[in-house]
Amino acid sequence: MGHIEGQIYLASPYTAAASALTGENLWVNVDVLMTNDITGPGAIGVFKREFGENAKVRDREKVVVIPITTFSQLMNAANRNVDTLRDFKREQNIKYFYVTLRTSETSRLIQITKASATLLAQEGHCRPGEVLVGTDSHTCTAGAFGQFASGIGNTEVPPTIRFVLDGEIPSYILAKDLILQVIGEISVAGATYKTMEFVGTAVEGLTMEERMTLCNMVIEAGGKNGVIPADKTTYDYLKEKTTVPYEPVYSDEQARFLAEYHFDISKLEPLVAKPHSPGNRALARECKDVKIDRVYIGSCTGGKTEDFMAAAKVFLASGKKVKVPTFLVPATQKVWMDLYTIPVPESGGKTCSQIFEDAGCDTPASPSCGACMGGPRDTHARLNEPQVCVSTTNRNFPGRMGHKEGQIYLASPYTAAASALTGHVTDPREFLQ
Ligand SMILES: CC(C)[C@H](C(=O)O)[C@@H](O)C(=O)O
Repeated sequence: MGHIEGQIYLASPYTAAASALTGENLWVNVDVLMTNDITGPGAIGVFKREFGENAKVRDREKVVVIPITTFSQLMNAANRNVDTLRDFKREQNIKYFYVTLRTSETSRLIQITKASATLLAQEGHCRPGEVLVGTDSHTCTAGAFGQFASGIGNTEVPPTIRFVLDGEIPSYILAKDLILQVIGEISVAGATYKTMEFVGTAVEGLTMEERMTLCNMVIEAGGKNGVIPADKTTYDYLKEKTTVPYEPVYSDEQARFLAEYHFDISKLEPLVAKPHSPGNRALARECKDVKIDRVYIGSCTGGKTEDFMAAAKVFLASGKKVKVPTFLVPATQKVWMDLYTIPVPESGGKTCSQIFEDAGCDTPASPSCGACMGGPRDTHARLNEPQVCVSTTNRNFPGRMGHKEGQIYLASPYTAAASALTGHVTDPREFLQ
């Protein structure tokens, strides 16, 4: 990362050059480069090896460094990765380094981390028409802004598959259901190395956070990136986030698509992805006999403010208590604060945290990527036993959240909350009308 002239970066016909043909190699200016504490130290090593110990990043304002893992008492190596990032930040005078410190119960200083894909949007680094590369496969989340955003490493213009999602979105359906529907349709390899473009009236009606959920999981279909054309919803969101000028780009009349899929979203039912693949789609109601041990609401996919608001809505509507431990891991510090400050609509002024407490959920944890990726054994809410978990995260491969015999059902925050209330995989229509 850093020295962009050393490599050929991806561009899409969407963002880089209207005349580009799929399969062509292009040189493009990268607008934002992001790295984290899992893959960053390796990338920094390559940077130094290839460009020399004293090499400088080309533009200190374009590099964004985001530690994402929770502090571990058990694995010092994991904590040291953040030190490597901090050294690099100091040495290169990097402008954007998102870590805050707090004192733990044992009086040690620990780092407050966050899910990088969510933080990028929150801090205004996702802008239409720009190119973002990151050392995190879920960098693709930023496609929600009409940005070409991809995990780094490939060199050609990918062909585009277009997904037309039309129809009124039912009140019990969330963007997570939409992307599970798409991946279930095309499989986890269905968009390998392709751009996935989402259009249609259902997409136009989504909030920015919901658009982020849709683009976030294109990587689970093998996609190189996902993209949603920027519109008024995008511009309104960006008004408060950035003063950097941007120029949106759109597929034009000449754009050619490898394939086009159409879905009538008004008929969609709440979905899950059963173990052990995000493509293992099933109707939530078909899994009602699956007994579960816990629920996890968190990650860049399902740990945003609106995800928690959605879960709170289900708890509020039911007036019941959860039957299984229900863990809450906000994606960022701002999300964590929102849980304690923003009133949930039609709740008489209650915040999410109050509703979660009334429902008997676990207290919201410090923000991070948390147990979405398993992590060291002391990671909050990690599956340390072969348990069954309904989760708002993105991957349910064996061992993904810790124990290799754990079973993960990927679901929307509505379905996750409904399942917490019954102790079984549950269609949220049981509580929402
Ligand atoms: C944190 C990052 C290195 C990782 C990835 O790139 O796959 C993440 O996005 C994931 O979900 O596993």
